[in-house]
Amino acid sequence: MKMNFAGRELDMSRCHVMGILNVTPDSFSDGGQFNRPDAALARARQMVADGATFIDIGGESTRPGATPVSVQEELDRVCPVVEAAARELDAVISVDTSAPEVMAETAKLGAGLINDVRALQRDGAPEVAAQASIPVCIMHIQGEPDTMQDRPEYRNVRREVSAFLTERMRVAELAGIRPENILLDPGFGFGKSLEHNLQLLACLEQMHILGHPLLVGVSRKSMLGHITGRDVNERLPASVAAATIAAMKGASIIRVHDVRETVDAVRVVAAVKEAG
Ligand SMILES: Nc1nc2ncc(COP(=O)(O)OP(=O)(O)O)nc2c(=O)[nH]1
Repeated sequence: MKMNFAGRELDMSRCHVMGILNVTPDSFSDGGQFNRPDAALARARQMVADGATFIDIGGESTRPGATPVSVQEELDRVCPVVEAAARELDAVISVDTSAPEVMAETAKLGAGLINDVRALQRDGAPEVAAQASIPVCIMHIQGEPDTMQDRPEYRNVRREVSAFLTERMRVAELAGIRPENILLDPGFGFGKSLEHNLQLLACLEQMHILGHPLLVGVSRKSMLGHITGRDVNERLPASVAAATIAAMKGASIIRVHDVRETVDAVRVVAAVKEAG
């Protein structure tokens, strides 16, 4: 299955690595490291050199308890980096935002993917994303980042996540977003307990029934800390293990902080699948 990201056509039957570039002061694992444009661009260059096909630029931390960011602040953070990265890098520039104004502006600056952890739920977001005419990743979230981890509950997490994504796809298509421009993401850690996250990863291959490429983001997340007891910056082995599982279960994009290691794991999975 091919997808066109602002002129760059990619085979989504392959697994691609998305490098995380948080231009924020407070992201849960790398906040403050890349929130100057020169440092951000250097990091993006390195991730592309390490094999990333996508660079996901975000100006707002979505971890529980993060300080909300004004639209203007988000624009000030991401636009210079998106513009420079889109101009210089041989990669698809994705923008991690829920703000329609940021979607519109960054699409004009060359972004090739809108990555919205709030599944286009902000007023105007579906229409603006349709107007941008670039693919959109619609992610499941239960509640809002500030309170989503207080007491997440599901009767059947896979069924309820699938139903939410199906409803958000309906809204997206009604707004004019073409079905071939939609990617889906179960939203690991966004209103889920450890058990919920594990069930979603265990049954990830069943989500292909929704008919769209899957994006998976588990890198360095607390689910891995709960399993291993490792601190946030000691979770590389666990992150690579989880990325490998997602790749084996058919994820099309894996969103990670540690690109080089994940690219190697994805290459091994691809080689084994090829031989099978
Ligand atoms: N599609 C998608 N986007 C995401 N954006 C942010 C985070 C949270 O991780 P990170 O960006 O490292 O942290 P923060 O939100 O604190 O910046 N996770 C996802 C995810 O799982 N899927």
